[in-house]
Formats: sequence, structure tokens, C-alpha cells
Amino acid sequence: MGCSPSILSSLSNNHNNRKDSGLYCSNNSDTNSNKIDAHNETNTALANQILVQSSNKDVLEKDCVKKDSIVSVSGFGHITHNFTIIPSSIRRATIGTSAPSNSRLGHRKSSLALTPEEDCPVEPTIKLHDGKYPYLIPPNPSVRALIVFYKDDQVSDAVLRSCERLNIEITRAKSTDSALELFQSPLNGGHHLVIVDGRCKNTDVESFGRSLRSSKGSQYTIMVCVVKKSVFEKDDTSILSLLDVGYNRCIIESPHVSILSSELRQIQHSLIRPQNVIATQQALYAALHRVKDTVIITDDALRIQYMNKQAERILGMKIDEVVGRPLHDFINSDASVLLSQTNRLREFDGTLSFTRKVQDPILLHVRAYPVACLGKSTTHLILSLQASGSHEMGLPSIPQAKEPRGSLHSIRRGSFDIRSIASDGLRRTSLAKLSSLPLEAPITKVLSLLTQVQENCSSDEARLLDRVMDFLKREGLYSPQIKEIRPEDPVATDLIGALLTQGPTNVVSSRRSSNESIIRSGSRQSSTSASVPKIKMPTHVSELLECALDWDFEIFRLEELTEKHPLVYLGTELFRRFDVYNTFNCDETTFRSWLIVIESHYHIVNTYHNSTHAADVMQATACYLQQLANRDLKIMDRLDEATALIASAAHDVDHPGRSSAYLCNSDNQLAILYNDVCVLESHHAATTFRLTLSDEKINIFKNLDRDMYKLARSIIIDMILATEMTRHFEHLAKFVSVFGNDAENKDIVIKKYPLKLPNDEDNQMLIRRMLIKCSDVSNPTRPLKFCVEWARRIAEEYFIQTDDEKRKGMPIVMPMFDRATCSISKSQIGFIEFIIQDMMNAWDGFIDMPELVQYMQYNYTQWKLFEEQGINTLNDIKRKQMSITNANLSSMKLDEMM
Ligand SMILES: Nc1ncnc2c1ncn2[C@@H]1O[C@@H]2COP(=O)(O)O[C@H]2[C@H]1O
Repeated sequence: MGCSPSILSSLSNNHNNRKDSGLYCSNNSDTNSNKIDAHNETNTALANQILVQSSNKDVLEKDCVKKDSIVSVSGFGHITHNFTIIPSSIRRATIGTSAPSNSRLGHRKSSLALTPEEDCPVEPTIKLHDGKYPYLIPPNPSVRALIVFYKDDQVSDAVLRSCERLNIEITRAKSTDSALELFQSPLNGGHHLVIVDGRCKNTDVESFGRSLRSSKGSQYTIMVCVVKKSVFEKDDTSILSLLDVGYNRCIIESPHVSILSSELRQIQHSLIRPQNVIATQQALYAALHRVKDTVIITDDALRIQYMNKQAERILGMKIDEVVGRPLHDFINSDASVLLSQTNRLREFDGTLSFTRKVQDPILLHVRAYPVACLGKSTTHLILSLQASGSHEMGLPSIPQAKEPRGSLHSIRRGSFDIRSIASDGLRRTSLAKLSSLPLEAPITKVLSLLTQVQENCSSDEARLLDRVMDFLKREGLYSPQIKEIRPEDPVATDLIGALLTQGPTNVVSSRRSSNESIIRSGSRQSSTSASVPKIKMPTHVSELLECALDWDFEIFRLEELTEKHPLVYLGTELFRRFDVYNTFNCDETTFRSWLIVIESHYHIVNTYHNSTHAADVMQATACYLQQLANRDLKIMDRLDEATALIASAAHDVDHPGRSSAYLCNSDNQLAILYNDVCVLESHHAATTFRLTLSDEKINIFKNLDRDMYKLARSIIIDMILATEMTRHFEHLAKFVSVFGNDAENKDIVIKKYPLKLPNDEDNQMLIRRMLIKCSDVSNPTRPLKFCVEWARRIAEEYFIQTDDEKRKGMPIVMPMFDRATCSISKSQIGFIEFIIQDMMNAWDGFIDMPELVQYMQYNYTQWKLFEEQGINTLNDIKRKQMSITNANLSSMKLDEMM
């Protein structure tokens, strides 16, 4: 005889599930139901991820009681059920609390609530967390059944008693008409289960089934038909017909409660619960369709499965036009990084250009979250997109200074306050003027497109676009986006504010044509005739310099041994080790003379910004270069190495021991010369070239041909300017957006670099900038005794500036850096937290020097300890230094320190 009843019914069940599991939310999902073959479990798990990972999650959580967060979803019956987005915290808190098991009529619980309910017959213990993302608990409401039996007999009695046994809430109907009415009742309809007596010849069970299935909201209802045993025994097609009209299951009549109970239990587990899950997933898609984020979901083969309304708007396409098509069809930039990251279940964060239907391509900031719903490899990719340039949401906000501190020095207030710059009319006129010029910058094009969009959108959307355009009109789209500074931490606020406050400035780009990566010999002969005093390298100095490439190099010992001329000695050694003389086709004497002149232009009286700092930065640079070379990444060519060493040696030359802000406040000539913008770094770069070119004897560039000189010059200038702290977050953000920000990326970098980066001059520039930045502020990542000494030196220099400002009645750039009151420990904690930590993590992720992070973490805990112990002033620090020296902590091995 044909198939067994359960096989037949499960076939039918699959069929119906497929029909009902469209990814669209609508009150009649049937229209769209065949478009997407959604795998129910997969989608449910996927939906969990969406709820959790939506970048609007916070908003959703905050707004959970607002009307906006209630999304109507057609659920069981044609009553529209409210799906309330419950904050995960609340959701978790409700787990395990008991809900009344049989909440009967009147107080009907939402069948789609995301909280589990206690009357689950055999609720398996559900793990809420897989370590990374919480799971969604499938809803398990008490089941409500509509029992349609035309007369009472042993079978109907057994059905009713079985329902009772299983705590199934029953509504009875004695005719198909009244059954339909009950099912469609707004108050009590929309049952999970309908059991129909199919034994009576006179009733048309098929047409009842059809009518019920066409009732709104019946797509999740399980329909069961009780038939005579003989129907199965005869090879008759009536069972198939019943299944085809929408019954999920046909069961054989039985007067035995035990048989029927077990049938019903199976139905509950295998049919009703999955339907609940599908309904919940549907609700999530409904919510997703309305969120303001732009969301696209693909399957593992990167075929688009879903995009929400916002994505439709941005790409100018309807969901029907994209579903099933490869994501590549819509991306017209290199998506290999996205692929490689997400294939490895790592998130991708970057910018890609997307094709649109009619308009020009659009640059979108993409966050891609790979999700593994089944097994361990990616099954879905969730893409959250934002118009590039408006992704300040993802970046921390600028700290708000409590009070303005002097003209240029307070942190820019309310830089995110949005003002409409011009009225609509004005804006259009000026754009019209601009577009009549024979020039067009990409940003002008973007603005004019946005203005066009504004004409056809709602006033809310137009206001939002106004904000977007305001942002786009600002200079420096990557300007500092600073982590919020805790208001109770005034020392950190002061320091970070002073470091990061100043208008951004453009950095010279250093493009190199592909055939220029090898240094050609210059035409002029090297000048060996210069009368440079020979520097004798005393034995103890040369012994010390054997460790010139160790991260715990004794820089202060060198300062002492060389009577405060460490740069000449260390520089000569490092130039030699990196074969810079050959790279520049220039003799050692010229380089040594150059070092002497550069060192002599560092101010010996500065406690921090003196030539020992320059030597320290050069040494850190050399360590990084060596590490890159050791890893054979071919990131830095010989010119890169030489210019990096030169830039770091000269990066603070002629530093006056006062900050740029001080120079601006005091109308210093340098501030006048550089218009208050990037004053010190511009001066260091200019001084480097002025000194070098002023005398052939020290002109280390003299043997480079013109092109090579220009290239070297642009790299050096760019690197020196990159040490300007006001653009710290900009450089970091760009670096992280290309190379990621954690150690997990180390292997990716190794693998991708040789393939992807050598020709990519922009990326090369990011690495060079990051390299010098991480050298410039490497002091918190050095062994503790060096770290403390640098902190003491910078604090002293800050104090001297504050003393000076007070004496001259000038605005005080960092009022907290007053020698009488300042907590040096606090300043170091803030400096590490806000400036150093993220940067060093990202750099270690790229370069693979875990000691940087280990020392940094150790030093950080020590500063915390010092703070607790009340070690704050210079004298306290000096005392502490003595004990550190006695304990000789710096010579401890890292693992002993941890
Ligand atoms: N340990 C530190 N504590 C506080 N500020 C620091 C420390 N190290 C470096 N800095 C600051 O970071 C700045 C980096 O650029 P500069 O060398 O011009 O000036 C530096 C100091 O102002």
C-alpha cells in the first residue's frame, strides 16, 4: 500500500512550510511565498543573529516600549499579532520565570512572544549562549485547538480527552460554517491546531480545508484530518487531495486516548513548534524591513536572500530584482577582503562601491557579519550598510570640554551640532553655479545627487539628508572622533583634549610609480672630503649598541654614556644596519654629519622633546622595520626603510618644549608662519629639509636623482606630519579599516599582504604613518622603568609650560598639569586608555610584536597601582623610580612581569 500516513503528512508538511516561509512580512505571504526557499531552522537562527547584531540594537532596546518598536505580523488567525522587540537583557531575565501554564480566554498571550513559557511539554534545556551570540528562544505558547466534529462519539471523545491530557486549549465546533466563523473570530480565532472529522461522507472536508487555508493568518495553523482506517488501506487518492488542499496531516480514527495523545504530541513537536519558530522569524524580518539601517542578507554562496526597505531605497531596486542574484553583481570594487574575512567567520568593516539601478555607483560603509547557522562555516552574511562619510555612528563622539579653555585650545564644542548652512533655494543656486564650472569634485557630485533625492522625499528624510550634507561639507571627513572621556577624569580630559585639539591639515601624498621602487644611483659622486670631526665610538657605547634592535634597549644609559648625544651614535649604527648609506648612495660621514646637525637642533634643555626622544623614536622605528623584514612581508622596500629612519630621527627637530597651542596663544612666529595649523610638525619637517639642503656636507639626499629625491622628500614630510596628534584617530581609523584592529588578523596580513598591497600606495602610506606614530608614542609600551622615566619627563615639560603660561598670564592649555596638583599616574592611565591602547593593539595585530601589548598592559596595571598608592607628584615618581631601579624590573623577563 502507498506511503505511511506519517511519511505522507511530513511530505505535506514540508510542502506547506516551504510555501509559508517566505522572507517577506505581509498579511498574505502566499503572494511572495515561492520566491525564497528559506530553510526554516536556518532562518530562525539567522533571525536570532539579526536581532542581536542589528546596529540599531541599542535603539531597539531603548525604544522597546515605544509604538515604533511594535511591528504587526500576521500570525495565527487573522488577528494581527504584535511582535514586541524585547531587549535582550529583559529577555534573558525572563527566562526561567514561570508563566501561568494555561492562560485561558480573555487574557490571551501573544503567540509570538519571544519568552519561553512554562507549559512546554518536554522543554529541552536550551543553551542561551554559544559563547558569542545569544540564541532566540523559540516561542512555545499553550496550544489552542479548534475541534470540528459533527457528532459526539468515541473518537471525538478520545480527541477531546487527549487534548485535555496535553493541556491543549479547546474550542469546539459542530459544523464547518461555525468552525470557520470561530477560526476567523478576531478575539479568539487563529488557532494553532484545527482537527477536523473527515470520516463523514456528507461533509466536504476538502472545501472546508480550502476555505480555512484562504483565511488570513492561517498560514501557521496546523490542520489535521481524522480519517477512517479504510481510507489508508484502499489505494485511494483522497488522502493526497486532502494534503494538497492544505491539511498538514491525516490521522487514523481511534477511540484510544493513548494513541491519539501520542499523535497529538508528535504534531505538537514536529509541526506546531516549528511553525511558531517560523512565525517569529517572520516577525523579525518584518521588524528588519522597517529599521533605518540598510541591511542585505546573503546565503553562503553570496546570493542575496533578502534586503530591507532601506536597502531598496539606497540601491534603487526592489527586492524581487535582487533576490537570488550574486552580491558581486552589485559591488563594483574589490571585495576580496570582505570575502576572505567573512569566509573565516570574521567580521568585515570597510568601504565598498555599490552599483545602483539608475544612478551612479554609491560608496557605502559596509559592516559584514558572517553567521554560521549550521555547522562551523558561514551560512549567511548580514551586511549592514551606511553611506560612506556618515559613519560617525560607528565612531565614538568628540568629548565635550566642560569649559572653553582659551581661544584655540578647548575641544571643539558641539562639533556634531547640525546647522542648516543654507536654505534650500540658496543651496540649489550655489550648486548650480558650481556645476556650471568646468570642474567637478566627487563631493560636489554627491551633494548635488543628494539634493535631487531631497526633492522627492519626506520632510523627515529631507532633514536627515540635510545633516548628511552638512557632514559632507565639512573639511576632514576623518577628523578626530574621540572616545568619550569620563568627566570624572579631568587629567585625562586635559591631556587628550590638548593633544587632539587643532584644525586638521592636509598631508602630502607620496605616490610612487610602480617602476620606482628600486633606488637608482645618483649621478653625483659622494662627498667624502667633508671635514667632519670623526666620532670615536667608545667601547662601552659600541657594546651597548649591540642591542640596538632590542625592544628593551637601554636608551637612558646611552644618553648618559654619550653625554646627551645619543642620536648621533644610535643613528649611525641604525643607518649602517639598514644599509641606508648604499640605499642613498651616500657615505657614512655625510650621514653622521647630518645626525650631528640634526641632534644639535634638538633642545638639550627640553626634558622630553630632546634628542634622546628622537633617538628613542628612531630605535622603535628600527625595531618595527626589523620585525617587518623578519616576517618577510616585503612591506617596506629599502627606500621606505631609509626614509622611515630619517623621518623618525628628525621628527621633532627644533622642538621648543612648548605645544603648538602654546605657540598659537603666544603669537609665536611659527604659529604665524603656519597659520595655527599643524604648527610644530610643519616646522619639524621644514627644518629637516632646510638644514639638510643648506650644506652639501650634510646633504644626505645629494646623490639621489630628482625624482627619487622628490619621492623621499614626500615620504619624510608625510611621516613627520603624521606625528601630529590632532589627526591621531583619523590615521588609526584608516589603518584599522584596512588592516583590522586585533591580533586575530596577523595571519591574514601575512597571507594577503604579498598579494594585495605592494602596489597599493595608499595602504603603504597608512603603514608608514602608523609606524612612525607607534614609534613616537611607544614609551608606554617599553619596560616599566623606561615608561616611568618618559612619563616623568613629559610631565615635567608640561609643568614648565603651565608655569610659563601662569607667569605670562596666558591661557593655560592644560590646567590640570600643574606641578602642585597633578596626578601623573592618572595622566598615564588616561593616555594609555584613550590614545595608546587601541593603536598598539592594532599595530601588534599587523606587525606581530606581542611584547608591545604585554608591556603596555603591565605598565597600565602598575600606573593603576601607583594611583591607588597615591603616587602622583614628580617627587613620588622619582621615589618610585628608585625602587623600580633597585628591583631592576626592566631586566625581568616579560612572563615574570605578567
Ligand atoms: N607618556 C606620555 N604621557 C602623556 N603624553 C605623552 C606621553 N608620551 C607622549 N605624549 C604626548 O604625545 C605626543 C606625541 O607627539 P609629540 O611628540 O609632539 O608630543 C607628545 C606628547 O605631548
